[in-house]
Amino acid sequence: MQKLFLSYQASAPIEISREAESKIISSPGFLKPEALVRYLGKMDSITRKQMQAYWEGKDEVKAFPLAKTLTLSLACRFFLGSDNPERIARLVSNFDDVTLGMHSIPLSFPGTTFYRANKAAAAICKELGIVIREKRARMAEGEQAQDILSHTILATDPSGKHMTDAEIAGKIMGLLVAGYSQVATAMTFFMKYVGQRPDIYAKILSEQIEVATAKKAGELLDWDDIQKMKYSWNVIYEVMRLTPPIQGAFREALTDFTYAGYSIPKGWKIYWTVSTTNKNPKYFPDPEKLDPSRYDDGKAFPPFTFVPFGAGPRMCPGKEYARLAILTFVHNVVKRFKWEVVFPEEKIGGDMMPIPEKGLPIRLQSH
Ligand code: HEM
Repeated sequence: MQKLFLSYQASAPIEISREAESKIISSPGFLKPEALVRYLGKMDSITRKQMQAYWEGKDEVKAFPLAKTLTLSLACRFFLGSDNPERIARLVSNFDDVTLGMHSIPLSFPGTTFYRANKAAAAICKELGIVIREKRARMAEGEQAQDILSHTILATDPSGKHMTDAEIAGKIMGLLVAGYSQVATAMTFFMKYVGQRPDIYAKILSEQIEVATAKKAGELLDWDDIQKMKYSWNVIYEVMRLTPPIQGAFREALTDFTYAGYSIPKGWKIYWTVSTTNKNPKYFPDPEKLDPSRYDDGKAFPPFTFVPFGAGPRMCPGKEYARLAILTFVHNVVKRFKWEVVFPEEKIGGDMMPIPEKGLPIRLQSH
């Protein structure tokens, strides 16, 4: 298979690979704003509980593993309808191996990343098999379909056939992989960049305090609160522009075409990259600078120039879910703490996914 790496600006016809996950999550409208409004209070309460359990009272924490535990807990709650902490802990390490394996050379023998990923995927599918059986039993007793898993169990193909447990486990695993690590990466790099920019931290804090003071004691975040977090979201946009949680995706050329002097034959796989697209100095002057004012007053960029969530018909369907999860995290962390990054020069590893090698230790100072 031939591959070419390009920015997204290529305007040639490109075919879209079929991914069942996106159909599953879009069909019952789980990730549409109307449905997400209902999740928000629960998202806030899970985030608060995790802050109390793992962050409060500590002088130093590692942001990356804690962000992963949080995002997997949210994904398990909303996709599987499960809150079991032991199950979540077992899944975290396996998901990390799967995510690494997705971006590795597909050589499967003991010792390779791909081999570890296959073993981890089998372990996750086994665990999900138990979750599916438990869910089927509860549904048989009358539990309403409230999460993506129950809707997937009920879904049928055009001939009326239901999916097997193994098929459901495979699809839910794809969704969990898509929905968990990218959100955790964005949260982690928010901690990294903002921990080194007290000026930006001060502005976020003032926005979040304004949201918090307008609420009664103990009241959970709602949709209107999220809409007020404009500056915080602009900062997240910059964080994802500088360190994209996903580096890019493949498309397939439907016809022969020429781009920047290269001839691309029909059938070639094209890898378009988020980072080169989002650092084009034509649209992002001084592209390495973290500058949230680029998005002031809702400034929109021309199509296909700012693509942290992709673009076109295969744009990430989890964008709004990610926005809620990340802003809920920002609200909770900024309201409680000021922080310092312990190793400002910490190496960022990971070929296709940015991974802080020490887990991004940060020093916390409670307000
Ligand atoms: C900060 C968080 C996230 C980022 C930066 C991100 C980014 C992306 C990008 C760049 C793509 C490729 C889009 C394209 O090919 O044009 C994508 C696809 C996808 N994302 Fe996300 N994503 C995030 C969160 C999520 C979440 C929370 C979910 C699920 C709940 C999700 C589910 C998916 C799925 C299923 C696809 C494949 C869509 C398709 O091919 O039709 N993502 N995402």
